[in-house]
Amino acid sequence: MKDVNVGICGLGTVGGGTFNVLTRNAELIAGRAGCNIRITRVASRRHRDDMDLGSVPFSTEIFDVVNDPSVDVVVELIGGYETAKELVLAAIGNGKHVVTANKALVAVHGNEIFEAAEKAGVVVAYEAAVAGGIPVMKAIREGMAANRIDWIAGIINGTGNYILTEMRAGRAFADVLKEAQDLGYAEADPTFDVEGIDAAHKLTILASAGFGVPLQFDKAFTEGISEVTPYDIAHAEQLGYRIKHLGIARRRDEGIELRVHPTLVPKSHLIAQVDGVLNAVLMDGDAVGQTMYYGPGAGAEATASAVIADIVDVARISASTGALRVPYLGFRPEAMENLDVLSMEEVQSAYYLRITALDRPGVLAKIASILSEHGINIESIMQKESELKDGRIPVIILTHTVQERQVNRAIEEMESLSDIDGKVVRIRAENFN
Ligand SMILES: NC(=O)C1=CN([C@@H]2O[C@H](COP(=O)(O)OP(=O)(O)OC[C@H]3O[C@@H](n4cnc5c(N)ncnc54)[C@H](O)[C@@H]3O)[C@@H](O)[C@H]2O)C=CC1
Ligand SMILES: N[C@@H](CC=O)C(=O)O
Ligand code: NA
Repeated sequence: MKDVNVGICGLGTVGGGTFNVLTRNAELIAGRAGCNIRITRVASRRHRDDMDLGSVPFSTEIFDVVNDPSVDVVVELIGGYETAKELVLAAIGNGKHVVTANKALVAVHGNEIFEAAEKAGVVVAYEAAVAGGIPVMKAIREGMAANRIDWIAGIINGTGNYILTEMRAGRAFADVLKEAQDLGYAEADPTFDVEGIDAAHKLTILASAGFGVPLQFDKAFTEGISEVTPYDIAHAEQLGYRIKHLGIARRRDEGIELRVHPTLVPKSHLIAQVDGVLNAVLMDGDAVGQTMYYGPGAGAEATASAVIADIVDVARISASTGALRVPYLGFRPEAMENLDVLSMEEVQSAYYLRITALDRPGVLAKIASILSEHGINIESIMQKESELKDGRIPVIILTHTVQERQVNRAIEEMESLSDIDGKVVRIRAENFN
């Protein structure tokens, strides 16, 4: 059996998991790949005392891996934008295949990297970059090839979902974030997780592969979970909804919606049951209907599972013809469309609104009249008499689906009323129709 030599750059959570699983399951993996996958180099800033690398040479210089002529596949697991880009382009320049788990890299520099790889006749594989261990890129690029995909919605950040799940059980945001960091789920800079940047990276990639549009991370709307309060989590539950942090991409005639934000989802929907570090991606294809992909979105060996699946794909190619099997974003470059990303004002959604009203006669009527003037139908309304405090009373409204522009104008008007105190809290809601 032929040998395919792999060099790992970055021996952190995912690098360590990849080394361990590749070593532990070497024989089984070789049986599937049809070649021996050998780790012949590892480079990372620091040696890990908790790992035994056996006879595999270790260095602190990642470019040693890229410049080693015996390495066939460079596995980029350092994270970040610029050095990772330099490393991957250098590997491509040296005729090596690349496997990466780096969604920031793919979402921001993917168009350039894929073009370089295409020219060089090598493969850049990135299954682990989206929804960790779930083989969702394989599903979307290969399994969904027959379909026009109309929308994709997913819980695509494990850390954020872990935090929201534990907050529902009464735990404090900061404690849970610390735990997610200790478990190796969070990004090096955890604001990427809590402010939705990481989810926006992944959504950008999913939308491109789903709709056949170039990667355009800079146009994604990004709102994280840092403003979600236990109060709104509890009240959404009372309305029959759960707050999840979703990435939503929808193809419309006018363009595409590309947005990441906390979202109310019906408690009865499967996606509402996805808790902890688990991720789920739901997509709607015109032929198959709705399908959902579920599993661990982060963690050492769960992510390594996706990294190694890519190594196996690439090794099969490396060991035989060198032909590229699947286009990078599922579509041939000449078949990609330049659909515009719509502004948030043009997005269509339902809304949960929490208004702090002064306890005066006629306030509810004024709120209802503003909503009606802006063409917003109310699905349900709750006035929390039991929470009347200092003459203020919370009013919680769930609307039907409307254009975000209408809701923005209605909120502006409500906030200008002397009967309304402070800002109106707004969380988008989805029923997946
Ligand atoms: N942790 C997880 O569950 C998941 C992580 N990812 C992605 O995988 C990649 C790696 O993530 P983790 O393993 O969690 O990060 P990590 O921080 O645990 O590991 C990165 C390793 O690379 C090394 N490194 C970084 N820059 C370097 C440089 N210039 N030279 C030498 N060594 C360098 C660091 O010292 C560290 O050991 C990131 O792109 C991340 O977004 C993707 C899916 C899940
Ligand atoms: N920090 C990310 C890791 C996987 O992509 C997450 O929490 O989902
Ligand atoms: Na994946």
